[in-house]
Amino acid sequence: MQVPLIRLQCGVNSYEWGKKGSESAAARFAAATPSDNLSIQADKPYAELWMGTHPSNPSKDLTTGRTLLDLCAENQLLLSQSVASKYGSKLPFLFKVLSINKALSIQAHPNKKLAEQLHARDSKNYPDDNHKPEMAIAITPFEGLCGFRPLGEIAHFLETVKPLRTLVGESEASQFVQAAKQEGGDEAAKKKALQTAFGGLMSSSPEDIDRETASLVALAESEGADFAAGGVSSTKGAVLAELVTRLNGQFGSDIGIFVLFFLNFVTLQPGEALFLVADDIHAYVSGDIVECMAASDNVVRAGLTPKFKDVSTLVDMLTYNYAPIDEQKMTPTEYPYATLNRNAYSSGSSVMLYDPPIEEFSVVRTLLRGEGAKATFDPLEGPSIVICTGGKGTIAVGPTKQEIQEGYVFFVGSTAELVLESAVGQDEEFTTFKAFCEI
Ligand SMILES: NNC(=O)[C@@H](O)[C@H](O)[C@H](O)COP(=O)(O)O
Ligand SMILES: [Zn+2]
Repeated sequence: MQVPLIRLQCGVNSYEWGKKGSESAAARFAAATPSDNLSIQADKPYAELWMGTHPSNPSKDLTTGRTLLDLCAENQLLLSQSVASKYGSKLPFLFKVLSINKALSIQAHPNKKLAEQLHARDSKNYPDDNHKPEMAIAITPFEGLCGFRPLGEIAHFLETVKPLRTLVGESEASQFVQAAKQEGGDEAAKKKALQTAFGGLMSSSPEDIDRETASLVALAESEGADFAAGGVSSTKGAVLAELVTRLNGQFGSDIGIFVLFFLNFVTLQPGEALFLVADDIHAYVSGDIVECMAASDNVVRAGLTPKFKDVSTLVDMLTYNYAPIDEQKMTPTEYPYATLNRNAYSSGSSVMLYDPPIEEFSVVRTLLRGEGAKATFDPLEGPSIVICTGGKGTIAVGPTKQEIQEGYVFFVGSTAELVLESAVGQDEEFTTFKAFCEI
């Protein structure tokens, strides 16, 4: 049986935080494939390119116009028997490109049990009964808020940023600082103190938020590098002052600006990645990323957004784990199931695996430098989606070979032997990302 290589036409979601017009990688990539209902408007935000079978925006076979969801339902072998019997006739993952012009919501994604409860209670705001662990890989330099800071850093801000302490509440703040400074001590008590302080902040009244936002922005603008007593080693005062004024410029008075002092501020260079388990609090701030997640669109939001917010659910659901940002970053490893040809080796090409500790997906980034660089992948017992994010070349499965260039997306059925070959100049790069599930 001929294993299919299907060119996909993928939809793009226009959330308010997306980059506008052709500045958006999501828009450019979507527009690379002929479509009768997509014309990029210069002043419209294009946030997310969706690649997969999620019913909210299912990708289509470019040739027939049929959805990938239908094709997988008709022929489970596209997914492999093992994947289909565990996850049903759909992809276990949702693959995206995000192009971020302004901050996403302060958010977390419910674990499986909570997702089922939220979906049963409110399927409009929680469309899936599935968890949504997610991984982000930077395509351009990226900024994000991700996971709670080490407690000592939060204590520092509660002692040096008066508007923050006012919103948290004096007793919650002093209890937290005392717990944070205790050497060793009871982990559960520390997490409880963190939840109490964070809950105090998130329950602030709109009037208090307005008043304290004005004070915070005035301090940030007047103190600059001395803001927050110069900040902490992971986030200096000048960086915090700039972020406060930037987020205020984007959202006006918003509780999310104060959450900045509770969450790690992380920057990723292209190729760097972070992984978020379910119930991890985060908010992406800027940059273009490839994102892969379990098949779900459940987002619990609490700030920095015009969308539906569910603050009490967010405060209750978080794990209150805290750690330095390096523990959230993911380190890619060389992918052992691909063979590079001589051109690829000599030009420093690479095939890197991003493999989070969950079953639904992994991602491989293939970077082929120069003419004729080639990577041959061992067959996978599972489905893949491949997107080209830069350069051009060819993609082949058995005797079927197609052109591929920036923005092109392909579905590769199970047990395919995939070959990628570069067609760029000597010092140029042909870059692809492949999301796959193999169990
Ligand atoms: N962290 N990234 C994600 O979870 C994306 O996959 C989500 O689709 C976006 O976060 C959605 O963000 P808004 O709800 O529009 O603020
Ligand atoms: Zn998220």
